[in-house]
Amino acid sequence: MTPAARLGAAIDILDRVLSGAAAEQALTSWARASRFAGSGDRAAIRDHVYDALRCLRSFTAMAGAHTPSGRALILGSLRAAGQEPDEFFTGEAYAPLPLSQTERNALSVAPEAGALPEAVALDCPDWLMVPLKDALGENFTHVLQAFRERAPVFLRVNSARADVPAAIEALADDGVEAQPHPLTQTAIEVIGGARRIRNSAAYLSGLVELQDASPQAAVAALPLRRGMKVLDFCAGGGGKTLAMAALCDADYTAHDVAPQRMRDLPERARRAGVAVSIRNGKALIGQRFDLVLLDVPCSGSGTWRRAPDAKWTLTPDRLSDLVKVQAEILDGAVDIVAPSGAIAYMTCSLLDAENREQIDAFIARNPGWHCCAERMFTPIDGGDGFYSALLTRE
Ligand SMILES: C[S@@+](CC[C@H](N)C(=O)[O-])C[C@H]1O[C@@H](n2cnc3c(N)ncnc32)[C@H](O)[C@@H]1O
Repeated sequence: MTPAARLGAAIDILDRVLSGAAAEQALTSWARASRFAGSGDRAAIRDHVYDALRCLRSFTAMAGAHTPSGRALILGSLRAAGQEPDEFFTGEAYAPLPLSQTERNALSVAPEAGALPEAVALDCPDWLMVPLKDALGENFTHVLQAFRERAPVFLRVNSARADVPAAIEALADDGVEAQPHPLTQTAIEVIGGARRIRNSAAYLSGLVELQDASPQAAVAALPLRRGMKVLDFCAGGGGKTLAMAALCDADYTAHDVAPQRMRDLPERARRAGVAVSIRNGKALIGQRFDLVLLDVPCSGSGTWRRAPDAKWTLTPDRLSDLVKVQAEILDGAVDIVAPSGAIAYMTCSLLDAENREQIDAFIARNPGWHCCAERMFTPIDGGDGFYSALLTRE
């Protein structure tokens, strides 16, 4: 496909996303219906789509449009990159159709990047400006700028099976270039050949797992002790369970309200060479754990580089529903943690409502509990936005 035809495909896919399709789903269904596209085409189109979704407000404004559309986003992206739209919008060989007079008029009066209002320039929904400024303080602009860029790819070295130099060497054998990352000892950043990871022997044999650096650092800070009973209550695919199990030989149980989310966990644990028991809710009755990890459902506002559509679909109502569920999960954990045990609460959000305020409200509802450690990671640290708090009884 030509560069212009790739832009044409990105426009179609963006229009589907703007009509309500999830970005991943829209990309997959386009690829299935477009067998002529090679892997390089699919990767380039994917980059166009995600770049446009990260910068939805600014690109729309730079096209002079009032509402986003696939064409406006790609026109705005070309303008932001200093490229001439007429070179690509030719209508030839699957390229986007030439610009209409209306589009030309809109472009001619569209503001320069430097003249955009703050929320537009930072690609932030208006209603989230104040909550994010409150949470991020002086880092607000820097973090919001970071959310407009692609995320680095991180791997977690499975320390139960390999050390960092051995994992980096094994990846290099399959053309994946990686380097240690300072955020935590298990994290390596992929700096070349990221598309080869899933077929590499290091990945297939469980030496490395795909996991962002921030949750790795949060897991590394947990008070894990050999032989203790650990429950990952919102285990999902089991990323945190496996990260803990690689660090410490303890007794791990995984649970999720939607057990089908854990379906790959036994195979992933086998590949990683660690043991994990999977239990449903009834099996937890009467049990007590030394550490209960709550990696709760959240807005995902720390992961907007990877899942930018979430930035635009989050609403105040959805956020308040999430806050309620998080509070219920926290309160429920009190009954399954041992008297001298701890609750580790984690979100991939940067919003105080899901983080600090949630913990303060828990402590106010549950006298005797206190927060003994808390950390918020932002993309300035290298990984995604992530929050972690450790709660113990006095
Ligand atoms: C952030 S995801 C977990 C990701 C996972 N820990 C990982 O590292 O791959 C949140 C999980 O919480 C689960 N969940 C939602 N409500 C729950 C509840 N009331 N009790 C337990 N799990 C719940 C969801 O099904 C989802 O899998």
